[in-house]
Amino acid sequence: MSNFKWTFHNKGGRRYVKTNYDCCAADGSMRQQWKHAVIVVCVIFIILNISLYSNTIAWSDLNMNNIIYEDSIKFRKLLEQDQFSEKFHPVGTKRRFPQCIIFGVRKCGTRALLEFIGLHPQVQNAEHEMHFFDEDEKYNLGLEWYRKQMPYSYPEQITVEKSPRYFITEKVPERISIMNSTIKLIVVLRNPTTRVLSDYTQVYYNKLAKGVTFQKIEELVIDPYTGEINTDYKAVRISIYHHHFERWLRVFKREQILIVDGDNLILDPVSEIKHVESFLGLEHYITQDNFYFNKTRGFFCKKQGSMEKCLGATKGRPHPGTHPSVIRKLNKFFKPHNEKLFKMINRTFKWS
Ligand SMILES: Nc1ncnc2c1ncn2[C@@H]1O[C@H](COP(=O)(O)OS(=O)(=O)O)[C@@H](OP(=O)(O)O)[C@H]1O
Repeated sequence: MSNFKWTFHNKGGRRYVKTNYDCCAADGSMRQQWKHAVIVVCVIFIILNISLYSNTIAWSDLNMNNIIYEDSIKFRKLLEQDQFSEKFHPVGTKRRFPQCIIFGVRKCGTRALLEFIGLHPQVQNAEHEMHFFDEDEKYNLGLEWYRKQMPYSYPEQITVEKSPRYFITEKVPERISIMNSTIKLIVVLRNPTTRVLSDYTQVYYNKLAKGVTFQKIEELVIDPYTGEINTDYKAVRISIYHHHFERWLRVFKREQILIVDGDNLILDPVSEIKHVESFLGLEHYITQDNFYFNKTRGFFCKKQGSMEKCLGATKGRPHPGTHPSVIRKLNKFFKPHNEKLFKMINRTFKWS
């Protein structure tokens, strides 16, 4: 280094700076140092790239659950960017097909169930409803596409996805069975009359947000000509549970399907979650400490360490007032259908 010199000289009226770098080759020491530095930088660069591409960088401080439930919007966005998450995910995790699907029923508490079971460290939830088996455009993308929509999970974890419309869509049981005929399935059922009111409420608020006036529930539920229940109203048809359930039992064994009591899930989430843990073969982990009752919302919300989270504002909205005679008619209408379901599933509910 001591041989290194700066020299200034003029050429054509301009000042130039020159070093005696070349002359250092005379003893070779300077060039050797540069060479070593370049080689070291190249080696580090290559190792770094190999590590990134083979996902061997240990993000040991990033616990998988923290990533999924991390409330930081910035980080969530990064995770959602396929490119990013394909390269950066915790060591030993992969995207796997769901081993459990919550297949319905709409407005029976499917989101609450998914969020609550997701508190278990051995469960990874698909954040969004996939609608893979009920939407032909998605189904035609193939099973590999579906797998790639799943969250990263460790080998001992169970991936769960929920799409309530699976329950009522004809082709779905068969399609799921083609993927995995021994898959575990969960369905949440709620008093069918309450479900109709909840279904109506959802559409009512959607229309309200768009500034569209919506028919009164009585006008939809009651056939104006006969005065009887209008079975053309979709919300009513969905609540005739045995019609849909029958299709599932044609494809899957009864033992493969766990029925969660959606009414009890509201009142006592821990007891319902315990059934789910047993069904999935998981240790009992979720306790009363994972919940607190939010008086403003009128529902239980989840708690994990310092994180407290209620379901979104679209869950648990007050239902528009309905004339008691309509409720009575709905209860009467569903009674024989409920009886058929109870026989079919070998279980009863106090629904009317
Ligand atoms: N803990 C908690 N917090 C809020 N809401 C709860 C909870 N547990 C169950 N529920 C009930 O879930 C109902 C919505 O059901 P889904 O999640 O299946 O609806 S959806 O089909 O996904 O739109 C929703 O129905 P509505 O009350 O009619 O909004 C709730 O009653």
